[in-house]
Amino acid sequence: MSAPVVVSDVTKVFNTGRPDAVTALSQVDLTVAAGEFVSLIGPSGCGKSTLLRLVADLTAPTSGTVTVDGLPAPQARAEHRYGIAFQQAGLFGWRTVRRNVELPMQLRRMPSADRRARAEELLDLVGLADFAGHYPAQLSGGMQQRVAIARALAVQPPLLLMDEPFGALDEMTRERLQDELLRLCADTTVIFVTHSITEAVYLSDRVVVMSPRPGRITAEIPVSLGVRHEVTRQSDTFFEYVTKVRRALRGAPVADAP
Ligand SMILES: Nc1ncnc2c1ncn2[C@@H]1O[C@H](COP(=O)(O)OP(=O)(O)OP(=O)(O)O)[C@@H](O)[C@H]1O
Repeated sequence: MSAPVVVSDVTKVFNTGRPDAVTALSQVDLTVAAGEFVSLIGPSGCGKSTLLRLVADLTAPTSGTVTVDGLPAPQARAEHRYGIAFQQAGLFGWRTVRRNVELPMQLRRMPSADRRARAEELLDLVGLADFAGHYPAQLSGGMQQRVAIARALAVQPPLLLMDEPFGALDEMTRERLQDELLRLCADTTVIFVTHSITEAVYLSDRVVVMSPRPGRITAEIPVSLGVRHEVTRQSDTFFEYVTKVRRALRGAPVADAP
């Protein structure tokens, strides 16, 4: 099950009417199809996180609308249609790693034996099986991020929102988790914020390029690389897409797909 997202003519102004007002997003339209994997990429401050937070209903648009699975974002949020993994891991310090991963399952009233088994499976997947009984403060930043990823995947949400979830990871772990993410999210709608061009190309069905002040979408690059595996990262077509995204980030017009 996956949920489409429609962002329609959205403008977001912070501190409206004050001298420090910031137009973070201006007239943004973005449609993400059910099951599509879309990455947002752009220079720091272009509004990627703001766009993701609007979809997550963590902030409201100044004008325009956001729907998830046809529902206004606040209603979709109330119905727990999201899985969220943001850059700051957002773990609960008083809960063990396992109990953090179990939380979304608990909210859905999953029986405790099932949620414990699922949490262990996910912690194994992110390489933290031995840390289930630890508290977040006892883990490194990258380990905390992996717990947040396991938690986001716990209930196979129809929509997964990820804001630089792999930012603090070493390259090998990062590549392994990219592959796992694709495997686990084959049928999930994903909106993924990253600063890495190669990561965006490897993961996405479409890369959305943004420009700053005010944040706008300046290019959308569909990526067709088929099923990803190790050789994909070394293929000529992969590098052609990387070049294309890099050019779009520099403001060059986007030509047809390679
Ligand atoms: N709560 C807030 N109050 C005021 N301004 C904000 C707030 N959140 C974001 N902004 C401003 O909105 C703009 C977009 O910020 P946002 O965090 O969305 O950018 P970003 O593209 O995600 O950046 P980065 O890549 O550095 O994470 C920035 O100019 C930022 O200063």
